[in-house]
Amino acid sequence: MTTISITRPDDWHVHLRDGDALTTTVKDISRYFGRAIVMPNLVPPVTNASLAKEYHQRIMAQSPQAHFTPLMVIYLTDSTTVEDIKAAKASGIVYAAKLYPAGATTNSSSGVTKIDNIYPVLEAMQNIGMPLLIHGEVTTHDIDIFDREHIFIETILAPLVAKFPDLKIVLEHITTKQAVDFVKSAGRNVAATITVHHLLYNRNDMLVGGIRPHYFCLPILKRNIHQQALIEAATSGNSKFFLGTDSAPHPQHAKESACGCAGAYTAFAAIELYAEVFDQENALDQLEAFASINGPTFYNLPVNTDKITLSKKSWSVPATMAFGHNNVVPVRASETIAWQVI
Ligand SMILES: NC(=O)N[C@@H](CC(=O)O)C(=O)O
Ligand SMILES: [Zn+2]
Ligand SMILES: [Zn+2]
Repeated sequence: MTTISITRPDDWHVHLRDGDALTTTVKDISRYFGRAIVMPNLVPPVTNASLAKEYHQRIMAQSPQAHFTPLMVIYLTDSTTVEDIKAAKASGIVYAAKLYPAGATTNSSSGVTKIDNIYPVLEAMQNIGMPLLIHGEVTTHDIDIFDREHIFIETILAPLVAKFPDLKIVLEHITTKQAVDFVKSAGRNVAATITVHHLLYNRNDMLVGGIRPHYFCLPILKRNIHQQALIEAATSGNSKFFLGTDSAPHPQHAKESACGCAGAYTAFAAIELYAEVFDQENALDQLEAFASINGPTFYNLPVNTDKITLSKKSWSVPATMAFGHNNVVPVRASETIAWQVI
């Protein structure tokens, strides 16, 4: 039986939700992850340091494992101020600010309507070294859903990087070859997270033989040439790419619906699924850099000092899992996962 030990990993993009859903999400994310960047797209969104502190307390009230620290994020709106950024930095619990183009994804209606509206805020973030996390998709109706990421890169991100050359930027949950190429060619201040579902699946998995709503997430799964580019980037050892699950649970009824929500639940077995991808690529020796080293290095945080061990031993994923007073259908429901954390 194959086993590997790696430095304790961190998740640089996760949705823990709120209320009784926290019972499930905090237990799952803290099982072996050391830290997690916690997305602020609650209803209402986490737009300032005091809301982030309250959310942090609700997470900690779930008694996560002692090795776990949630890293909070504030949600940028058209009315975020420079003072909000300074207060976030001073809070000691906020590590980044998130740009959701208004209407781009789940709970993004309070997002930024025009990037120029937040230039003073971005200037302040650049000065204090606070990373800007971006959901990188344009939102206008005329742009095809499969083109929304690469058109965002051309029309919004490239000019933004040129205007704020020292701003730390994480292009979140990248899904295209164009995103991989852009991040590779940009300066050291530009990095990207990659989800495990975008490494494991492409749009055929979602659409061939019937529509599978549990594979629907944003940015949407692309064709397999993009999947291959993501696999190559994640397993290459390039320090610009790191682990961000974008684990985004929704109740089963909200996914299996005439208008189903976007998001896939992976946090219950994230490193196990990433290990499958790296194993298939004969790149298990690169898993630690991607999962445990590149993220903290980009965020200027120390690398975790302890280790976790994975064993190549198949196990069965249940059809559903409890999610507050609802159920969630996880990725790989009723199928098997080849690795487990021991
Ligand atoms: N990724 C998703 O499909 N959904 C996320 C939002 C996001 O990260 O864009 C969610 O909050 O449900
Ligand atoms: Zn997003
Ligand atoms: Zn997300």
